[in-house]
Amino acid sequence: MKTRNTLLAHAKIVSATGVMALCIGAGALVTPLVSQAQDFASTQRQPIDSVVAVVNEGVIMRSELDGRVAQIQQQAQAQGGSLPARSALEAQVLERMIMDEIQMQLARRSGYSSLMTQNAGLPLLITTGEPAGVGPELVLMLASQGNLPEQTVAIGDVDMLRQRAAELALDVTLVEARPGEPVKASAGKLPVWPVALKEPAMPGVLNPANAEYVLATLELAVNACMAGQAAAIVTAPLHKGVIIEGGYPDFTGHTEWLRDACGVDEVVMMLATDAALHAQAPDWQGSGDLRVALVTTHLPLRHVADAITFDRVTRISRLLAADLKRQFGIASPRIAVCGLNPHAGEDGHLGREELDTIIPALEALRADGLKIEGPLPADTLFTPRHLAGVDAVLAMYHDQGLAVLKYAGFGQAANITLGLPLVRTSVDHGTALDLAGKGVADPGSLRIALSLARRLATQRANAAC
Ligand SMILES: NC(=O)C1=CN([C@@H]2O[C@H](COP(=O)(O)OP(=O)(O)OC[C@H]3O[C@@H](n4cnc5c(N)ncnc54)[C@H](O)[C@@H]3O)[C@@H](O)[C@H]2O)C=CC1
Ligand SMILES: NCC(=O)COP(=O)(O)O
Repeated sequence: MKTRNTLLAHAKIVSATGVMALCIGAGALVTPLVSQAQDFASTQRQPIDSVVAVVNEGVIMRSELDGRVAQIQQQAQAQGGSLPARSALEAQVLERMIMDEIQMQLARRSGYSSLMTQNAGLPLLITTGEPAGVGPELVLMLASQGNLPEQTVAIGDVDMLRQRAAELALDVTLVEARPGEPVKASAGKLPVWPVALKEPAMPGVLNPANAEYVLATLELAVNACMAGQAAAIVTAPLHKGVIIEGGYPDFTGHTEWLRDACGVDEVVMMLATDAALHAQAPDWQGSGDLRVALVTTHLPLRHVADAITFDRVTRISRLLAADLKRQFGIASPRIAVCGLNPHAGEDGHLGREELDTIIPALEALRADGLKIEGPLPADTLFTPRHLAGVDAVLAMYHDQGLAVLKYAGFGQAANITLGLPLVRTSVDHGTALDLAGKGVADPGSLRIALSLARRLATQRANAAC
């Protein structure tokens, strides 16, 4: 599969009406289009628009580039940030647009060619999560709208799902199935692998007795994936507190539970909004692509600083770089790393973690060839100039990274666990107990998580071929 670097290696620079245009693997295609624009100019006719880059079978128009540059300038102005000179900014933005176009083309190709990949025919599993939360109804909503991929199976209590569908007047027929049996979801039809609740569930009312049930749905999904009976797992939200109260005091979330269930030493939590995903969500209103990974996940804030060690920063960074390559096809990912303290520690005056731990860790990573920048002050790292060309941001703790990510695209982002031997994606939100049972929660993130899971499973299968 072609990746960022192999594609960019074929980049050719041409001059098109004073704008740098990159043509990727399609030099022959660009010439007539550019000269057509120049012909227009030479005969005094005003071109309505012009092509600034040809990306395989796609093109990027001058108006699109101008629009994106204007958007970034507006954002920078609103945030009081500075930007490089217009020509440098255009070049950066154009490269980013080319990468987005390549990703979308790859995603489209992966989608279309999925029948030819190893996981063709294998279902995507959705664990329906906390039965008192919004997870069950979001799955039912997508099923009733016909917005689930064909080979999708939900895992959960069939009576609870049936009752929730009836309460919300969602027209869905549940079809019980077993691992290994062929399944076909369609508008109004949802295959389910059954797992029985311990006690009846009421929307909005947590019951620790059902903690075991929630974990049983996960266990079934992991076993099926590991046995080659499923392509990927997509998790609806669970409630960490009620799992802990239900007898699992060390439980910190799906991410670490999956790490242990799969027998790996380390995983990384990354949330992403992504151009290729936005293409599948026509109502996308967010402000741009962003991938944010975390050095620490669900820790009380007072424990965070102690958890930022040289070993942890280097292990998480290496795993992030490796999985951006393996799962996202980015050959040489660029990672920007946040500092922990205000102003990245202000040379040690506002905390020593940068000097003592993060800087030495990043130097070691750079010496190993990783493209890694920082530590940068976290408040300004998330601005267009610093994000340009960055493939992922590594934040030191949960709210440092996820507050920004959710501001950029809540409801249109997905959570991905990196470092697992299987593909796992999830929604960008929690159990939303305040909305449960009302049928008003937004299923956007679940759609994104499903699309991404299929894409990642295909990418992995293709990479393994
Ligand atoms: N993937 C997972 O399993 C996740 C689980 N959680 C867990 O969920 C529980 C509740 O966490 P909170 O921090 O309260 O976050 P939350 O995401 O459940 O709720 C925060 C706010 O977002 C709103 N919201 C959430 N999902 C929405 C949707 N689909 N459509 C519209 N509005 C939505 C809620 O109504 C609420 O106002 C906790 O136990 C937390 O650990 C949180 C995030 C992810
Ligand atoms: N804030 C993200 C979150 O809570 C998801 O955690 P996990 O259950 O996916 O580990």
